[in-house]
Amino acid sequence: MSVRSRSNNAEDIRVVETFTTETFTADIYPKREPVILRGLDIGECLRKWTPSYLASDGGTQEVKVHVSSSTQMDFINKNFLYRSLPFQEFVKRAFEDEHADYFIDQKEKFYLRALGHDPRKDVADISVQFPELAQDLTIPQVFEREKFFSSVFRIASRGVQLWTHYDIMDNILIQVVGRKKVVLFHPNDVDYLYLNGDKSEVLDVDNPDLSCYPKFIEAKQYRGHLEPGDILFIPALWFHNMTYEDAGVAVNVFWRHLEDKLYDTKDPYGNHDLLPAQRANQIVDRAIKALEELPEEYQEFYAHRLIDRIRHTFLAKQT
Ligand SMILES: O=C(O)CCC(=O)C(=O)O
Ligand SMILES: [Fe+2]
Repeated sequence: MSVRSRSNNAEDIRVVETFTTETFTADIYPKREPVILRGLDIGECLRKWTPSYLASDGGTQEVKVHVSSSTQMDFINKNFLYRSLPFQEFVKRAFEDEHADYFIDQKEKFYLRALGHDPRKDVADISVQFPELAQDLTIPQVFEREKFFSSVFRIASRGVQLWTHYDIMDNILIQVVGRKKVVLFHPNDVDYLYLNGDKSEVLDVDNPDLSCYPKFIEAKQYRGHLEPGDILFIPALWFHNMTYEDAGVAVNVFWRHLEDKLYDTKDPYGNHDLLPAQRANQIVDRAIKALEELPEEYQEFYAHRLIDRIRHTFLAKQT
């Protein structure tokens, strides 16, 4: 197993400026690595989506947003509140650095991940929830239409850093307003990321606390900057961490690239593990219960043997 040193532990995400659907399908997509697609036509939104236009065209519907006094929102320790605001009021606040009306303090930060009308059942789809604004956005055809799953508005205040997480679907993140710093990690670096569910405990990827997270240094960072108009292809399972260098607006589009039967149908966010992975997890729960019936020295012995079987079957390629 190669242990990576700090010096070769970061790489720039490839930027592709001469995009055609054919090259995407033939050369880019099969590699399953992130790329930044630059210079594509994403529609009128690039010119039109000023805060005041968004506020007037996005309407008065209520949106549920994250509010925090910290730029580094922490999903595990929940250092934010959920609050509802009319969309136009939310946009106004997301684009100002100091607020006259506030929930926590004058400099609080906002983050919106748009939801479906009924968040328990409906997926987010900007053409349904924000039909006027959706007309301004052209989603590049990098996947077959029937594979479409959801399109999600992402709007945040300047400085917000979104926790590192993975999603289970292929995804394009279309950056419309503001610049964004993106740091991605390969799925096979999962052991270095200190996961809690689908999220990493390491919030500050630039200055990680290595006394708590010593293995984080082994995780290779794929780094990039998105400008308005850029599209980041995030293959399923690639971890991503986003920092809003400016107040920003993006739309990401998830699609199902695998057989339908693998996906959990009760998953409006599109982030439940694939059904066989869920089943495997439940079986591990049962295996742990079974091992607990043994005396301690046997528990440890059989734990090693089970881990070894799994390692041999699936991880032999990496060692
Ligand atoms: O840019 C963001 O706010 C987060 C994007 C994200 O997590 C995604 O596209 O899956
Ligand atoms: Fe994501």
